[in-house]
Amino acid sequence: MSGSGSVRVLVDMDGVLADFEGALLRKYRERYPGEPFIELSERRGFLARDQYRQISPELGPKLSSVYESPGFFLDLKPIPGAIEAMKEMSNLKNTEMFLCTSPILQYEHCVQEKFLWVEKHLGAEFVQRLILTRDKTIVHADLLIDDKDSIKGVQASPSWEHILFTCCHNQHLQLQPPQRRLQSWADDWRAILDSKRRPN
Ligand SMILES: Cc1cn([C@H]2C[C@H](O)[C@@H](COP(=O)(O)O)O2)c(=O)[nH]c1=O
Ligand SMILES: [Mg+2]
Repeated sequence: MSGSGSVRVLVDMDGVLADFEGALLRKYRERYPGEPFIELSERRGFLARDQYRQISPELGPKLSSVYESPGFFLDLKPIPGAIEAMKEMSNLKNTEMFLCTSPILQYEHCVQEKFLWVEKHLGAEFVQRLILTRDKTIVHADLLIDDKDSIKGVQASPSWEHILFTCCHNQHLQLQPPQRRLQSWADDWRAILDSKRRPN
């Protein structure tokens, strides 16, 4: 992997740097004020669309219409502490940090807006660190910080250790040791990075 003492970290965007779930609920309720909705404290499972479909099949497409709309991804608010953590992480010695995110399949607005979001909140130099992929298992790194509880792809044994970033949809999950969580950006992410550094 990275050289001795060095660590390479992949950081997810939606649910880790950008508040996808908060914006989705707020904009869904604005667009469909009469429809049932799920409080963030009641969210279960990575895909919000699947949980809404279980209430009623027509709610799935209504929910998707929200995050497929122009401006949705660009307008996402940063998760508290995320921007400061990324700037600090990118300045750490012996640390390679990349943003690694999966665009939705209706990519028309999402892909461009993810680049714009990074430039707007982190600055143009971070755009060079942005990796868009539907399969994170083929990206080589020591760590992947991601809110998705199960990350699968063609590589059955990815090189990275997945650190589960706490988000409304995964907060009730009991992790099996040695799986690790980062509760928020106020949690000790520096110690997690240090745990992967090999001695010089
Ligand atoms: C249907 C649905 C889609 N998403 C989207 C949001 C993101 O663009 C990707 C997840 O990307 P990540 O790199 O794994 O954060 O999927 C979602 O999060 N929830 C949904 O219900
Ligand atoms: Mg995510």
